[in-house]
Amino acid sequence: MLSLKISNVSKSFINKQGKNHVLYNINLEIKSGEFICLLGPSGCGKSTLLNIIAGLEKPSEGSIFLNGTEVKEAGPDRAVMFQESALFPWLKVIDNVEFGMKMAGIPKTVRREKALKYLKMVHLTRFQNSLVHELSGGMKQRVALARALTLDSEVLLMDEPFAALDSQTKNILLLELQRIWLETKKTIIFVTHNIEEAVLLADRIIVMAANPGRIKKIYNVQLARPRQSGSLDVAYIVADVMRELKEEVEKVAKAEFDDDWDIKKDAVLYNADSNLGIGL
Ligand SMILES: Nc1ncnc2c1ncn2[C@@H]1O[C@H](COP(=O)(O)OP(=O)(O)OP(=O)(O)O)[C@@H](O)[C@H]1O
Repeated sequence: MLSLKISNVSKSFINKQGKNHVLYNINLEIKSGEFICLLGPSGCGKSTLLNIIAGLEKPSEGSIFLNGTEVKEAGPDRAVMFQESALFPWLKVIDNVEFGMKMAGIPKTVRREKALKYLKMVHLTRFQNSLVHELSGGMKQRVALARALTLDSEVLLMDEPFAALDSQTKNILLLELQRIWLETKKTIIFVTHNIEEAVLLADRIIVMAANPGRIKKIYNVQLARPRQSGSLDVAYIVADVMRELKEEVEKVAKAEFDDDWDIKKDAVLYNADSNLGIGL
């Protein structure tokens, strides 16, 4: 059984204006097999927290404990997937999926078998010999997901992996990810500023507030899966979270725009795809 504990984590960066307190005293225990969404407006430190869990950034204070051991660096027990697929465009799909395993010295036959298993899981077997530049954005993210899955890590860390996709492709991948999570029983931490995305995916939504980034509220989402974008039960919870976040979203919008900019009543909140903090 996996245990992942975020203990008193704070993070600040030094910039020209002085110290930028990005995260303040984050505490969270994540259960084995849980689907966690980190939700919050732009700049509240979601990516920074994910990078600290990944071991790509160091906390200024506090620690991450994975199965009782303090995380000091990146490791194969935590696969990471970013907004951009970061695939090698000159390699075939199958070679991209095998790349991490090749670096880890896994023999050819074993890695081929595993690569094919996960390409099947993301429904891309037919494209195994295609070059990455021939694929659409959604297909690239599925290749990146297959590559991340080959690591067999207990934890999968995902930083807005579908944010750059059109909404139809995104909806398909949101369904696919729910299926893959149910099949693989991984512990997933998924960063998003999109409320509906969080409601569709999460067991628990960790709502973060900005300046400094901190946990504002935790929602348990107990809807049955698969959850469908636009369905009534999902929309109900989305509206509830939106009400909760109204103040936060407006605070960020005010900080990011000139003083003469006027927030039209509720315009920030009730946009069609329930995004927070971008496209304002
Ligand atoms: N390496 C870094 N050096 C200096 N400042 C940084 C660094 N990484 C992040 N920051 C700052 O930390 C703050 C939080 O950034 P972060 O990317 O974690 O937020 P976020 O909630 O993921 O936002 P977004 O949704 O816009 O990606 C921002 O003010 C950012 O400028």
